[in-house]
Formats: sequence, structure tokens, C-alpha cells
Amino acid sequence: MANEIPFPLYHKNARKNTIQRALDTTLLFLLISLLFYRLLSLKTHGFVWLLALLCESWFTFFWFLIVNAKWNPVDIKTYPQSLEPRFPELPAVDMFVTTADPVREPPIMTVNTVLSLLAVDYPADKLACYVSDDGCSALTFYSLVESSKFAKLWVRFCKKYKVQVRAPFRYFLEDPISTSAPNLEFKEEWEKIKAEYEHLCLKIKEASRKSAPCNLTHDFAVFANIETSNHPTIIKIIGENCEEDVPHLVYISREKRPKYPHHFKAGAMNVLSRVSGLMTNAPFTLNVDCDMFVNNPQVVRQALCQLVGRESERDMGFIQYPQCFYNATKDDPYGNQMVVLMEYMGRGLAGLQGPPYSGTGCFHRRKVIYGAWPGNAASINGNIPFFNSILFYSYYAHIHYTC
Ligand SMILES: O=c1ccn([C@@H]2O[C@H](COP(=O)(O)OP(=O)(O)O[C@H]3O[C@H](CO)[C@@H](O)[C@H](O)[C@H]3O)[C@@H](O)[C@H]2O)c(=O)[nH]1
Ligand SMILES: [Mn+2]
Repeated sequence: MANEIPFPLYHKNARKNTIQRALDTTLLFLLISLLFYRLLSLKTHGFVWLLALLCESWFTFFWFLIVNAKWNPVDIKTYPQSLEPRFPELPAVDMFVTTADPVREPPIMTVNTVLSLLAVDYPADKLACYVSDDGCSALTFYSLVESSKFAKLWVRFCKKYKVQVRAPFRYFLEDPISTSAPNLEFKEEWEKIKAEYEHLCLKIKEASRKSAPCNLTHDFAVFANIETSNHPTIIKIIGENCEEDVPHLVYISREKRPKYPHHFKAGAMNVLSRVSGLMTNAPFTLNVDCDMFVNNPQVVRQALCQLVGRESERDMGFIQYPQCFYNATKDDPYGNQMVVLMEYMGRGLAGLQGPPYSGTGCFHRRKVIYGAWPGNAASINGNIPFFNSILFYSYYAHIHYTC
């Protein structure tokens, strides 16, 4: 299917796994033989034998399902360079970050997640980053406001020098000046940007020591005397993409009331979809937990290669990226990298219908989240979905003009 179009955006190539298949077939034969042996000599051994038969049958069934999932592993090769020739007007993408607690999830971590997203290799006017703060924390808001100033320098630096990992805390762990012989201009800019990042970290650290990060006036006034589990919605537009080459940045702390369940991350994702649907309404969304970051600046283009490179948009609702973990133990003896799940199961499932949604690092087609575009809203089974809410529209308008 991908071969028929003038510029292929991706190829799905089957991986050779003849040896693995031969091993699995042998194992299946052995397991079935064992089950037969148990069955035939059941009468002589009684209850214990029956118990063993039940356990081994369950194991065989489960093992068979897993082998099935791994049977057809594939490699997916994308061609991001072909995206613009085919779609000169690239689609917009809304990026969601969820955070819940400024103590357990320190704001500098959220800031790094947000910075890695703002700096992805994609036209900035097509991107918007929405941060949901379930902790309703003035410190988180303050950190985002400060980081948006740093973002202007950081995004320009990353794009100019084609930085691979665009979360500053990881990037500055290595010193490219001592390991290679970079040019003088790079050296100066690298040192300047590192100093700026350290200054940002210091400001956030100092703010976290105080009871309030700054004077709770102007934009911060709303956080004065706020109860984290009992407050109205707060939406703040931190950065608007006007002249700077940095995407929009929006802070959201959804309404919380003691008697109403907030449904944790799922509730936050619902609100992010609603608010972004009214503000930028991009046809694609990406969601990332605040303790993750994007480790490849091409991530949006690569996902879109598959999402827009299909004959019918119904063929694919979402793209799930695998997760990698930093600071893992050497050789990963405890399996923290989830290699079996991500590499073997993931590739196998990609050869079937694709892996399940795993909660973070996922690009969704907005349509699959709520079934239709806001313009077609009334056509869903005669029900009026959330985005027709007059109350919400007027509330949003109020927020927009007071920000
Ligand atoms: O009331 C809440 C609770 C959590 N979160 C956010 O949800 C995300 C995931 O929570 P976390 O405690 O980090 O869960 P983990 O177990 O680390 O994450 C795994 O499990 C989650 C729940 O299944 C998935 O959402 C994640 O994507 C998956 O990585 C984080 O960004 C939180 O800030 C909220 O926004 N509101
Ligand atoms: Mn987590």
C-alpha cells in the first residue's frame, strides 16, 4: 500500500525470525507432549497430577498467546524528509503534559519535559503545549513561566546545533567541549546556555524553599489562599507563538471539588482534550507524563509519517512510542527497561494491529478521542457532546481575555 504512493512515508518490513519460530514450534510440541503424558497417567497419580495438569495447561495457553503476539515482528522505517513534499501544510499537534504534585514530581522535572517538547523539530506555529497541574501549585506555574523565558534561547540553540536530546538536564550531563574540538562560536553559546539553565534551576530551587514562589499578585493572584482539592479552573496562557520560534504554552489546573471524583490522570486528559479543542484544536495530540521527555527531536514527524501516510485515517487511531529509562543498572538485571515488552512484544504486536496504548508517549488522532470534529458535534447519536457547552465557551472566553 505504501509503495503505490509517489513519496512513501513509511515501510513496514517483516523481520526474519526463522530460528525463533523453529524453537517455539519445538517448545509447543514438548508442552503438548507433557500435557498428554499427564492426561494418560492421571488415574495412577490422582489429585496432585490433576493440579499439575491444570497449571501446565494454563501455562501452555498463556505461552501460546504470547508466541502468537511475537510471531510476526516488523521493523517500521519512516521517511520524515518526504513529509513536507507530500503535505506542504503540515498538520498541527497539541502536546499534553500531566503533573500532579510539586513535591513528588519536582517542577524542574516537568520543566524539562516541557522544554524537550517545545524544542522538537517541527514548525513552532503548528505546536501547542498544554500542562495540566493537578497539584494547583503556584510553584509549578512559576517554574513554567520562568522556563518559557529560557525556552526562547533553548529552542534556538537546539535547532541551530541539531541537539539530539532536548531535555536540558540530560543534555548538560555531557560536556561536548572536552570530548571533541567544537568551534569557538558553539563553545561560547554552549557555555552561555548552560549558565542560563543553571540560573533557571537555581530560581526554581529558591522558589521551592519559600512558602510562595513569588508575590502572589497579577497572574499569580489566583493562587493566593487556594485549596488544592477545592478550587475553580485556572487556565493561563504562558507563551503565545507570535514572533518567537517557540510553540504556545498553556497552564491548566482543572476544577476540583471534594465531593466529585477527579479520576486522576484520566480526568486530567479529558480536561486537556476539552481545553485544547477550544483553543488550538489540532487534529493530532501527544501525551507525555511529566517524568518523561522526548529523546528524539524527529518524534512528531516520524509519528505523522504513519498517521497521515495511510490511505484511510480509519486505519490508524494512534501511534504508541516505546519507553526507555535512564540511569538503569548495567545490563539491566531487574528488567527495568522492559525489553521483552517493548522490543519483542511491541514489534510483534506492530506486525498485527499495533501495540496497546500505554499511557504516555502516544500520538492520538483527535477524532478517536471523541468521535467527531467539533463542527460535526451534534451528529453523534443525537447527543450534544461537551464542546457545545455554552457555559464552557463563555467561561473560556472570560479566561482568554483576562489572561
Ligand atoms: O491525579 C493525578 C495523578 C497522576 N497524574 C499524572 O499521571 C501521570 C502518570 O502517573 P505516575 O504516578 O507517574 O504513574 P506511573 O505508574 O509512573 O505511570 C504509568 O502508569 C500510569 C497509569 O496507568 C500511566 O498513565 C503512565 O503513562 C504510565 O507510565 C503523571 O504525569 C502524573 O502527574 C495526574 O495528572 N493526576
Ligand atoms: Mn511515572
